Amino acid sequence: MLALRAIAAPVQRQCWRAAPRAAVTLSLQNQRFYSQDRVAKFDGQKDAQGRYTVSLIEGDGIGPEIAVAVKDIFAAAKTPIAWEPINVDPILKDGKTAIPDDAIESIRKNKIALKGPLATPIGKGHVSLNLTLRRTFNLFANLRPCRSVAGYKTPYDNVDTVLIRENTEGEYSGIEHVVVDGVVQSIKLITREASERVLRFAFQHARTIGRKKVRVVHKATIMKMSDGLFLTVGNQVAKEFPDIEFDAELLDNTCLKMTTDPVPYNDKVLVMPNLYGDILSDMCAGLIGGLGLTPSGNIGDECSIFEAVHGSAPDIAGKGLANPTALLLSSLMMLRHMGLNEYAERIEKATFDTLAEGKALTGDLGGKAKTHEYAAAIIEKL
Ligand SMILES: NC(=O)C1=CN([C@@H]2O[C@H](COP(=O)(O)OP(=O)(O)OC[C@H]3O[C@@H](n4cnc5c(N)ncnc54)[C@H](O)[C@@H]3O)[C@@H](O)[C@H]2O)C=CC1
Ligand SMILES: O=C(O)CCC(=O)C(=O)O
Ligand SMILES: [Mg+2]
Repeated sequence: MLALRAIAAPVQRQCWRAAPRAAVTLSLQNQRFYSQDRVAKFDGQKDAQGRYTVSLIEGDGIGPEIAVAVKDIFAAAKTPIAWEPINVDPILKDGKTAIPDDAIESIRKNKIALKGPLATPIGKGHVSLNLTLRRTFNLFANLRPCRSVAGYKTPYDNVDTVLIRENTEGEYSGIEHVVVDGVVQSIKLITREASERVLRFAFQHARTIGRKKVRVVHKATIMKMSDGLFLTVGNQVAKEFPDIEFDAELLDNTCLKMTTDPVPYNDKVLVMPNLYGDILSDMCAGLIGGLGLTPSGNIGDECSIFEAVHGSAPDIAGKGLANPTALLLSSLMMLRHMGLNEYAERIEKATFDTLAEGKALTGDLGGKAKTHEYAAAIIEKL
């Protein structure tokens, strides 16, 4: 069941940014906590001290700053995790962008990784390492939940969307070529196999979190064959889950309706091809206060990699301004995936209490705190 935890005091939400924090009655009654359920099988091994080893990719831009915050908070909470830092600077293998063998070995061994953002050059340059990691480990589902933060006022109070993005193909297949000078083609690859496994994951996840509806978001009106196949497979997989309602919606309409009123999406799991999920998940982040707040998990059968929805934020990198909440919530999804729920709950409560209190918010949320000051405020509440 989706964990909607009620905490004693009544809710009073702060007015949009400008309201004086002192006037806010703190309350988390309506805070929607992230699911306590595991998202897939995890069978990593503990070491002699009872710790799991997690591969850590700190990433580019703000990555190292937010990774330090997560490591400090985990250490303060005495979380039984040993970090194994890995380097994923791209190498070329058979002329293609690849992840160094050591890094692949680490993730295969540990079956789990936490990842900071990795920047991708525009135009010429290496293929996205984010996509390369997802393809290398066959991380077929990208789970991106997005929930309003109690005490942080936005135009909508009760956003609670769950979006699942196909993570290995679609518009991100990277198959592009020049037909003749001035004419290029980019292939949107959709296969029955990849569609089926992500759609099945969506139905299973809906069951796990207690949602009764799965909706495919698509443009099969235009991409009749590719999105058409995704939708057809959706209809077929739906027959295996008679307890879950299934329907479909055109992507443009979804954007309109979600930004007009996101609440009708709170009882659904949305599942869609790669690019749509990429864009829609940033849009959802905008509904709750921005990319500093939204976590994600790249889920595979053998291993999983957890990361924020956001990128390397070059505009604020190196200034101590980044909000580490998105990576922190991703790390809590990771802990739950590993069955370390009690640690996740403790850190999550300290995080949401800190956000609701509003004394140590980072700049993206209208505050003045540096990344480490916000992390220290969470640690104080642990
Ligand atoms: N999964 C990944 O590693 C991703 C990597 N990228 C890469 O990141 C680079 C930068 O991409 P952008 O388009 O600038 O998107 P971005 O997500 O890095 O930043 C967009 C905006 O959100 C803000 N922002 C993002 N995360 C924040 C945080 N934690 N705290 C406060 N503000 C935050 C940034 O300052 C910026 O104004 C590109 O090279 C892109 O390819 C982009 C998205 C995901
Ligand atoms: O790999 C990239 O550069 C961008 C990936 C991205 O936007 C995402 O995963 O949401
Ligand atoms: Mg994106």
